[in-house]
Amino acid sequence: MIWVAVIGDWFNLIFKWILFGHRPYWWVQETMIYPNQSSPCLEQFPITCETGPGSPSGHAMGSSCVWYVMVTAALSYTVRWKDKLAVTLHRLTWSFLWSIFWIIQISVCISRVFIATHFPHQVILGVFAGILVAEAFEHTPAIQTASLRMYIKTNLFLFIFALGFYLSLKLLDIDLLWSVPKAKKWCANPDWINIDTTPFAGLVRNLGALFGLGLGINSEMFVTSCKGKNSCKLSFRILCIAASLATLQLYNFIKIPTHTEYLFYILSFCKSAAMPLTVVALVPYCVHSLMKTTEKKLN
Ligand SMILES: O=P(O)(O)OC[C@H]1O[C@@H](O)[C@H](O)[C@@H](O)[C@@H]1O
Repeated sequence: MIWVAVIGDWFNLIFKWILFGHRPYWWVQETMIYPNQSSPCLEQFPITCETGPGSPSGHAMGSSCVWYVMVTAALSYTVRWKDKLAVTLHRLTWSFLWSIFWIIQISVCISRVFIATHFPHQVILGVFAGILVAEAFEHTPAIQTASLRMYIKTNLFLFIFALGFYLSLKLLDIDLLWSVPKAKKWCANPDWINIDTTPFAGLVRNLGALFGLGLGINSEMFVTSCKGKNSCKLSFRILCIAASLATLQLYNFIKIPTHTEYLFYILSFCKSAAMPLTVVALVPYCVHSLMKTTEKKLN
């Protein structure tokens, strides 16, 4: 799921850079199609002022690719059921899960359009692009066994390609960060401009998440805990889920200073790397050690 989210978001950045899509909240102010200053007044909200280009929608793309992975993964269990009742149950689950999938996607799309941050075609494009990325990964089983080297190579590729693309176009006098001044100019409240939403902030977050995942999955802590004998126990899994959710909430309290841009990027990378590392390696290892100690005491 993290692979799909990261690569999906990276493609979203590249598509945004290629498509040069405007966002409604600034477009209505600049377009010449409304005569005599009769442009409609679009209400803005604290989350309206996204600073990147608008097409395709990153939220729609992220949501559709991640949910697509979850739904297809869940359905791959029920498809193994063979008797007649099980087939009916599979069909019911199929309809239920895909209905949920589409309700979520439509809600995300409507909300992005409602807050004036996207045009309808941008969110629709986002949903289908996300499904495409997720479907491509269904046919890439190699990610399941990727080594740390592979994670680092992928990270370097994603970073060098995006930076190279940005710099090459800059040499041609095309500024891919053209949307940031527009956002700053037309956002109703300067406090709503968030550095988190700039194209490079997203890139750094994604690189951090993939690196943290690679580090976690290839660590001794992961092998000992998630590949050990406890890993199949329901109690181990439930404890891991609960502890991970609690720890992730704590990460939300860490606010990264935004006054120095480079420091922001470095800290943002570290925070994004720490999150999957915690969930994949640290938490399971702690739970595993705790269970081992308790078992010893009971014996
Ligand atoms: O394109 P949307 O739906 O406004 O989404 C923007 C978001 O898109 C994501 O892809 C980026 O990682 C975020 O940094 C950004 O805020």
